[in-house]
Amino acid sequence: MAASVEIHGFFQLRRQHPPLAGCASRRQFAVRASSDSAVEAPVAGSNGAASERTVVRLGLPSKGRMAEETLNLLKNCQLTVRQVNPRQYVADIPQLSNMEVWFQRPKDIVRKLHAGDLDLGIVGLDTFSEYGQETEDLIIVHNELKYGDCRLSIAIPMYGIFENINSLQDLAQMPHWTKERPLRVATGFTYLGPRFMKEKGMKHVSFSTADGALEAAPAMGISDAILDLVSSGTTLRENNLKEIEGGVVLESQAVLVASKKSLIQRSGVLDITHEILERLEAHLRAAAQFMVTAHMRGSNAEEVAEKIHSQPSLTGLQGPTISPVYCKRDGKVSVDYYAIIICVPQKTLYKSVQQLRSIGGSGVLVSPLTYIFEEETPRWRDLLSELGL
Ligand SMILES: Nc1ncnc2c1ncn2[C@@H]1O[C@H](COP(=O)(O)OP(=O)(O)OP(=O)(O)O)[C@@H](O)[C@H]1O
Ligand SMILES: O=P(O)(O)OC[C@H]1O[C@H](OP(=O)(O)OP(=O)(O)O)[C@H](O)[C@@H]1O
Ligand SMILES: [Mg+2]
Repeated sequence: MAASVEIHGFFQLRRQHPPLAGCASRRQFAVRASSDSAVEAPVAGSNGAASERTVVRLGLPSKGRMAEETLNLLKNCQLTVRQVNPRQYVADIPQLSNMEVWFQRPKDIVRKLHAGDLDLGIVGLDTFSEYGQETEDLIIVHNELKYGDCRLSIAIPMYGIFENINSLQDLAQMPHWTKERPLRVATGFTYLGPRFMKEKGMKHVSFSTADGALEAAPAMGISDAILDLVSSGTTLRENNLKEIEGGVVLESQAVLVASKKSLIQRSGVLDITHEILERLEAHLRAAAQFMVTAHMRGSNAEEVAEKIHSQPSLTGLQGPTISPVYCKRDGKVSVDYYAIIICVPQKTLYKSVQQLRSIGGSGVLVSPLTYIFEEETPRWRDLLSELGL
């Protein structure tokens, strides 16, 4: 039988920050009063005017958990967003002329890219996938900006009929769900949710939409399960909910996205995208590496290179740079030591230092790296080929 996946009536759940007096935690939704913090962004333009526009537009999250980290990332790429007044929706980046920054809600960034009112944007992959709905025109330019990590995941109560249910398969096989009484899932992801359930062959599922504080829905009897973003899992735990095996719909993090039409047709968009991409790649690559310098004894540079290459954690990005150290002894200049420079992943720093010592390295200096520029960024090549350029 075909899966019956339906979107049912609407309900709105609202919550407020910070918690009310007497609330154990801001993540427990059952004891909250209602409020709403949604800010409607102004309409940035219209489709009709889009073709006349000559300035390039980048959409950034106006509020919420991604706003600050997005500005920090750009700052670390030497792209400072200059906002005259924090309540203004438009700003600029002095290093990128002919570009405006528009602060918008993440979902509006995706919608406005689609409408042609923005050319580029930074949002979570979850928002892009939900509101972009696999639109042909929208494209991911950088797929891992290394923040905003979370997953879109199904969660069910830990108690009652779900006590021994631990996987999507268990959930599907429960005899409770029928055409008349489907599994009710509350979610803000009403495109990705039904699509996932259909793909998994889940029968008898219905969806209802909600806007925040989803975790309260099962306890209120409004839904059986929820589909929401999870990061640390604290909100789920504090509301007696659990994730299930096979229930992750999407792994998400911040991404740089663009409209293909803008990239191809609007003058200046491709050049600005190239520059932003280069800066992002150079910074993100560097952020994961340390530069290590050390001294090593040896009779020639090749011998030192052999020793370094014999160690798995010392190969660096392209192999070591080795320079002779000229020492003066008894009035004579000679080379007994070599200075070596390598880049090592931050994760394996200590292992690398141990390996350096084991082959006679001394005076090990470790410094952070700011940028690593490659000859050409692989993502730029991928972008051009996807655009057919
Ligand atoms: N718990 C989390 N941990 C890490 N990243 C998260 C988490 N929740 C959301 N995100 C990421 O941050 C993005 C923005 O989330 P945020 O809650 O700020 O906005 P929103 O809920 O989409 O906005 P709005 O409530 O105005 O519609 C999400 O699309 C997701 O990519
Ligand atoms: O697994 P955790 O680390 O506990 O995070 C999960 C929570 O984070 C998100 O909400 P957010 O705090 O962004 O609030 P919102 O619903 O107002 O967007 C998400 O909707 C969950 O409720
Ligand atoms: Mg949120």
